[in-house]
Amino acid sequence: MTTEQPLIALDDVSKSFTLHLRGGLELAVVSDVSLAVAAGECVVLGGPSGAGKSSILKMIYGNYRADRGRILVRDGAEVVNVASAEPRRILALRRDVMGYVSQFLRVIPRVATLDIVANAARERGIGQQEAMERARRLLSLLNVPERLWQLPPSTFSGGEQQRVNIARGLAADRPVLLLDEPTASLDAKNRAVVVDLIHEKKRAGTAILGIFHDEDVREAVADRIEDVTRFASSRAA
Ligand SMILES: Nc1ncnc2c1ncn2[C@@H]1O[C@H](COP(=O)(O)OP(=O)(O)OP(=O)(O)O)[C@@H](O)[C@H]1O
Repeated sequence: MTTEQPLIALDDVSKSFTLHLRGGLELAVVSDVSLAVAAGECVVLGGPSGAGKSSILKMIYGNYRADRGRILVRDGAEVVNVASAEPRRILALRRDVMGYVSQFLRVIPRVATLDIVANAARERGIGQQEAMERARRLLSLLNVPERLWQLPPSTFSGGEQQRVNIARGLAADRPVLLLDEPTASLDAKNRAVVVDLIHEKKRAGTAILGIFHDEDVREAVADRIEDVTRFASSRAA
């Protein structure tokens, strides 16, 4: 598996923001980011707040546009450069290849929790029965009380919503997983569950790139920590 090409490869990627409300002021964030993540590997982005960790994940997912460089994501036999791909190609990558889990749950109102998680599995072609089984397993592992499963999560506590969000993000089997602080407001017990689930994904060959503020989680899941400060832009803002 290690001889294969990586599933994610960034090659000299740079990003700055132009602040139009501040007279076009340019805020340089990261320069020449080069890193790669192989199948079955979990690479963690480290560095202080504001270093550009989330911006890197958002560029890979196609939410932010890279100014320079290549963002290569492998889709089967094809390698797609997200930095220059058409929006339609990026949407197909999100459907088939890349999952993204942030710390916030955004869902369609009035859909029951169990269906939200099962529907996420169904998006990847998993049958209804198996999707429901996966949803039940993940929600119980993540200690979401069964009495809540038929309710929409809008009134759930912050931690409960985050656990539903993780269950939804992990329900499908996409080969690439981008995790943006998914454990931010979880207690130690649930953080440990997420660590186990990340190990399960790694064993299944998923390439994971993540940001974790909790040191215990970072240490438990990381094969490598990439300190983003080494990509700090030298240009002054
Ligand atoms: N959409 C945006 N418009 C303007 N500036 C932005 C935007 N997104 C991020 N930034 C700026 O880019 C810099 C890097 O932000 P980013 O969220 O990537 O950092 P981070 O390392 O993930 O921080 P944290 O650990 O606090 O989440 C910050 O100075 C931030 O203000």
